[in-house]
Amino acid sequence: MAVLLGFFVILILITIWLYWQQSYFKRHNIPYVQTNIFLGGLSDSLLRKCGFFENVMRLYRRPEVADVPFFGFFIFQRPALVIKDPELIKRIMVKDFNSFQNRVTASYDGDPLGKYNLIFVKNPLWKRLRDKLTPFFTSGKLKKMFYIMDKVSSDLVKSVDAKMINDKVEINVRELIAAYGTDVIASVAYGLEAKTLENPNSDFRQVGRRLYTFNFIKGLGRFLQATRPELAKVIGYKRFDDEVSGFMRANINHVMTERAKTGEVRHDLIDILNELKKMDLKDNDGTPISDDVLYAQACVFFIGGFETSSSTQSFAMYELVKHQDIQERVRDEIKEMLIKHNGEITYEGVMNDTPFLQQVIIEALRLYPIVAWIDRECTDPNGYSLEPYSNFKIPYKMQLYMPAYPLHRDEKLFPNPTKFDPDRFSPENKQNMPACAFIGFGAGNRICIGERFAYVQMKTAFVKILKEYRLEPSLSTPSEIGVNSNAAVMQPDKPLLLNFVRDPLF
Ligand code: HEM
Repeated sequence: MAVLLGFFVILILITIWLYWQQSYFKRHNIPYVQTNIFLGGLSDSLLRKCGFFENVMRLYRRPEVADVPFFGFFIFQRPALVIKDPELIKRIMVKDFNSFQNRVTASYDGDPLGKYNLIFVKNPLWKRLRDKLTPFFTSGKLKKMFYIMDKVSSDLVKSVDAKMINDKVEINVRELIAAYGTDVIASVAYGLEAKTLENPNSDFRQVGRRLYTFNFIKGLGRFLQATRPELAKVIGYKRFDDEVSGFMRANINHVMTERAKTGEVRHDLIDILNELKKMDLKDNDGTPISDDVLYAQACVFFIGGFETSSSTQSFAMYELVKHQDIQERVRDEIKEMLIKHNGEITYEGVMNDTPFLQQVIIEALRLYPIVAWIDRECTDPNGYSLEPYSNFKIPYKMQLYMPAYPLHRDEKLFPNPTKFDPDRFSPENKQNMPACAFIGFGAGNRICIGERFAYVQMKTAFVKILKEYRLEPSLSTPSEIGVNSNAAVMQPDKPLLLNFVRDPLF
């Protein structure tokens, strides 16, 4: 009897706590969406009623928060905010960065390549690493690496040519561009030849696939790592499992040791890692850290640079197939650029003389942003005042979400939002776009470090491909595509099969 009574008392206390917790936003006079009392606002994707991107879209489009600059929701029982107003997004990501220095997403000691990579790592260690890695991404450095991208994109064209029958071939562009991306990363970042364009099952490609294939348990782990990292630790989820960690450690260590032995300087990532090795790097709690902090930076290319560029480029190619007039404009621009540069494909030509191609890529990223939202946590121990929007003070550690996917498809910010229209990003039209309405690469001090790198990689491949081929629909090209409902990052729900038709510009 006493046990039963105790059980009921606990049940009543939990219920009271749940209701008290659920009244958080009401008590603070903040607009909010009422969601599943146990799972919170992401219950639809957790219960597999829809994909994660769709879940974020549904939250954003709830009628009760239609015209508000921000609103509250719950992740399980933890209150969090979605920021809708681009001006407020700018304040949080750019102007008042000091109050929001970290992402929510984090890992723990048992997953060191996850914990210490630039994407997950917390300030102040983040700042030391970012300062050290930034020189790798300057135009000067990228210009020096251009010959590698040029070579790998020539391999890409060769691999397409080898498959042609009667000047035509149907290709799954995601696979093709993923192979290209893998070979670029292996070569530019690690000084290794992965040869994925020759062998689609190269070791590096298998690592890439492993990092982006999720079963239920891995998907849940990834979800928790991004929303409640302390729970991901409880279930032992690692962003880099032991096999992938072992592969990365062995390869990077081998190249670093060889480089140190020969004293060769290539101004690449390996040189930067060797410099980092000499620094007295400490964890944020002052404890010394192992060489894993170096390997973690090398891994950044895989989790930050690989799927992102492959996805964006494949979606852009798909849109060019659907919009042949836009493809013609891009091909004309490439032709002009090549004439200006005496038929040579140069860094300057690719980066400075193909502005419309750049608009095409940005517009693809608007429609298909790589992440559904971008996260930050409040790092100001005194909280952050939301005046004049509200008299609410964001408490220390509260989680904030900048909803890239719904924002990019918001009619008020991008009229006729589902239309693929690269002219939205022409210099004239861009002036009228609110800052932070487009956040495809993020914004502020933690903006994507690899943005320029990604443009060189994608644009070089585009120039090489469109110089030789026209992209056309095949019988299997999907007429519409949506977001793969199992994916945590943007992936199409159908294979992107397109025809490459030989049609050289010269
Ligand atoms: C089309 C390609 C890419 C897209 C769409 C993309 C997108 C993003 C986004 C949305 C963020 C979050 C920014 C924020 O929180 O404000 C980010 C961060 C990051 N990206 Fe990229 N990215 C791309 C390519 C790359 C490449 C090639 C690298 C190369 C290593 C890279 C490395 C990173 C890193 C390290 C961060 C974390 C930066 C920090 O916290 O300091 N990304 N990226």
